[in-house]
Amino acid sequence: MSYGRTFPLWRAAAGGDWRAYTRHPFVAGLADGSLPRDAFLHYLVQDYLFLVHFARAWALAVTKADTIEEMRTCAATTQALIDDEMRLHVETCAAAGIDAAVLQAAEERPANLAYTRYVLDAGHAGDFADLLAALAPCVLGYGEIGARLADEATADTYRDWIGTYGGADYQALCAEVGALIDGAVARRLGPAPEDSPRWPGLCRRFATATRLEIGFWDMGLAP
Ligand SMILES: Cc1ncc(CO)c(N)n1
Repeated sequence: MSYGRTFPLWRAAAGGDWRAYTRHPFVAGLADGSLPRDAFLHYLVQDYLFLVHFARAWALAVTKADTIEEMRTCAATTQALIDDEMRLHVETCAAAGIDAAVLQAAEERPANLAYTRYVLDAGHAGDFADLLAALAPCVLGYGEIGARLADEATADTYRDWIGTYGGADYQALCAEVGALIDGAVARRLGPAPEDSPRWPGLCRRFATATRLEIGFWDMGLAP
């Protein structure tokens, strides 16, 4: 799974942290069904709150975009988060007796707070490329995990989660975001982005967000 040409370069620059994120014990527990249900529901409530702020960050990207095409992809991603991805959270939680009001009133864990506000700040302090570098590990990491688990999962306990991220709609979104990143980086850093003085900073943003993803899974295992 590559999702464009920039993503594999950023992923490689994140080194072992990428593997620690995408092969986290929480992910292994989704794949073989061994993840305790209370940990999963706790994670899902936190992830609902995460997605609220994540959608805000994609909406910020609309305001940071330079072209109509960039705006369109960011607006479509914001909508997909709110209308498609969050459905998994709302419906799974409702089936477990956690209604929308409880979801919305839940308190954010520090690991959650740190991650979403880091992404938002990347957008506020930086430009469109900075924001995309901070958003990329979330969108594309879950795409990579979902695609792998759709192939490898040995239990169907968490099939709804795996189906959401491994499914055609989410995978198409990842391809679109990968292309958005390639275009945005070429437009702002030039035809050889790796040689731009901005490149290390973007790699750093991606790597920081990757570490925050590891922290999010860790948080998920501690209901
Ligand atoms: C923590 C986290 N990262 C990425 C995604 C994918 O959108 C998600 N739902 N939650």
